[in-house]
Order: sequence, then structure tokens, then C-alpha cells
Amino acid sequence: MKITNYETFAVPPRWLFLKVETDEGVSGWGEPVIEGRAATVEAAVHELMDSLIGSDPFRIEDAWEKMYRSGFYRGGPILMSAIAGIDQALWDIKGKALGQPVYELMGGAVRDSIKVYSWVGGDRPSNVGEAALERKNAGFTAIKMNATEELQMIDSYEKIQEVVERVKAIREACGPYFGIAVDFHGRVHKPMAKVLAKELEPYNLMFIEEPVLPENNEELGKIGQLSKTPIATGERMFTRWDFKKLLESGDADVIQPDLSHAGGITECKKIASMAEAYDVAVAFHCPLGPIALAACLQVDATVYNAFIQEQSLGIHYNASNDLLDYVKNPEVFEYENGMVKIPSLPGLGVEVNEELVREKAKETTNWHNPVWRHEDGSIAEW
Ligand SMILES: O=C(O)[C@@H](O)[C@H](O)[C@H](O)CO
Ligand SMILES: [Mg+2]
Repeated sequence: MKITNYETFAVPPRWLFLKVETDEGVSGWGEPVIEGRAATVEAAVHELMDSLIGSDPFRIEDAWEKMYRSGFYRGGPILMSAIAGIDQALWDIKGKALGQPVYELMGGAVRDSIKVYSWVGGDRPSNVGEAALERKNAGFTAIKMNATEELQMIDSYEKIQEVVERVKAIREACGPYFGIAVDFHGRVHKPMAKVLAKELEPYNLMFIEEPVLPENNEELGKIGQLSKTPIATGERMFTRWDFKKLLESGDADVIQPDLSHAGGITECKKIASMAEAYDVAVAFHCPLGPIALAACLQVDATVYNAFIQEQSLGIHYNASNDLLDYVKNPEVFEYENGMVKIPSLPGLGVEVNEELVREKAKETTNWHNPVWRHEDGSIAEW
């Protein structure tokens, strides 16, 4: 079998899909994108795919190593997202050609379903108690919320108190054992991260996420000493080599590589195995579209230390589109009791609605992160 052609489609709300074709008529889909930089990743996908035309799509490891090692400059969000989507498409082709779900080609499933969490409050926090209860009533057993819209390096205890109040509202609305994750989103710097982590400790959170920016991961250990709450990070880390130091440090309790940002199925499986050796849990990051989620579920099936899966339901900047808009077989994601069943159809399991994708790709989709400023005029972390 040979790779003969490929096409990319930028579609609303802010996603990029890739279709890879072969000479035997089997095609595969991937989702190579990083939020806010879809066009840049698209350019990288074209460069990398051009070098794969004519090669055997079954030799995924070889394709991965070629894309990673033959370029001299390596890693980072753009290249690793491009590799990620291509890798997903190759696994989709292989699974479809062999009539097997991807997890069967990776050693088989260790679980039949995985717990998922929903977002509440979107990006800007508001009425989170009610929103969380709505999710709970819809069957979810866990949610994630953003801690804060903006916080300066040293900021007021009033803003800290606002975060605490929202978390308290969710805890009170949803009961003592409902899963609550709080995403600091790298918006909180070390001086206030210490304070916030300690203030949130009494609420028995499932985890706090990116308490500091990943470039400051060496601070995680100190925050961990101040609070028992499990610490999660990793959505902005892209390779095994990025995760190596973090895992060696012992400072992360949960890692969150993204199947569309961190080299795809091939790389994320390896990162997860490294984490297993350090007794670190995995919660694959996925605020993206249906192909990315499908790829996550295939890997979740085979990763012993995976315990929960993010999915984009409830994320407000995706609200113009439903996760299932581009999928012809929406029943592939079977939600029940806050869990999603692992799809067992060949390949990634999602049947992409190609006509709709082509139609929507005609619209201009140019989503960028909004620029926020603090009261004093300085740029706020997004
Ligand atoms: O954990 C999450 O899903 C968020 O941090 C998103 O990745 C971020 O807003 C970029 O889209
Ligand atoms: Mg996050």
C-alpha cells in the first residue's frame, strides 16, 4: 500500500482536519491542530506530508521517526501537532485496512470505557455552581473549570477569594464526592499559585492543572509541598523528551499530553508508558474536535494509568459547533453514567462527514486567542 494524496481542511470553530489517501482506496483522517495557530500547523502538515507521498502507510513508526528526526530542528507545538495529525491518519488507515480498531493493533484494551469530564463556565467563570449541577444531572461525575480570567504576578486576595467562592459553589451544589478539577491555565504565577493552591486544598479537588506555566515546572514541587491536591500538567509539552524531566522530578501526579499536539497516538502511548513507570496518572488533554477525541479513546483503551478523558462538550469557544457536527456516526461516542465507551469500529471509529467538512472549509476560519490586558494595560496571560 502506498500513500498517494492528502488534503487539509480548516473548519469552524477552530479545527483542522487531514485526509490521507492510499492507492488501495483506504483513506484515514487526523486532526493536526493547535488552538489559535491552525494555519501555521497546516503549512507544517503540507511540508511533512509531501515527504510521505509514495511511502507505506503501515510503517507508522518509520514515518514518525522520519518526520521527527530528518528535520534537524525538532519538537515544539507546531511540528509536533503536524506530526500528531498525520500519525492519527496513518493509524486510521491501518485499522480500516485490517478491519480492526486501533487499540487492537496496540496490544488490545485494558478497559471498556473511560470516565470523562465536562467543562463548566467556559473560559470566563460565571455561575459555575448551577452549570456544574446541570452537568451532574446530565450524568457527568466530574467537571473542570478555569480558576481565573487574569491574575497579575502579585495580586489581591480578593481575586483569590473569588476563585475559592466559585469552587465552593460547585462543591456545595454537587456534593462531597463530585470530581472538580481547577485549571490554573498558567495564568497564575508562582507567588499567587502558592496562595491559591493552599486556599483550594480544603475542597478535595480531583486535581489542579498548570498551577504554573510549563516553562516553570521546577516550581511544581514546592506547590505540592503546600497542598495535598494532585497536580496536573502537560497540555503544553510535546514529546517524550519534554516529559522526561517532569517525570524524573516526581512533581506531577497527572500528566495531560494532547493526542493532537504531542506527536499523536504513537508518541502519546510512549509518554503514557513512561508515566506508568513513575506511578503518574494520565488524563489526555482534548478540547478539540471528534477525530482528536476518537484518537484519545483508542489510546485510553490501552493505557493502564489513564483515568479520565477531557472532551470539548461545554467549552464555550467551541460552542458554534457541536463535537458531533462533522461525524456521520455520532453514536460512536456512547456516553453513559459519565463514562464514554471505547469505540470498537475499525480505525479510529469516526466516520467523517466529508461533504460537510468540504462545505465548512469554504468559510474563513481564523480563530485566534483573544488578547486580554490587565487593568494597568499590561498583557494578561491567555
Ligand atoms: O485544559 C484545557 O482544555 C485548556 O487549558 C485549553 O487547552 C486551553 O484553553 C487552550 O485551548
Ligand atoms: Mg488546561
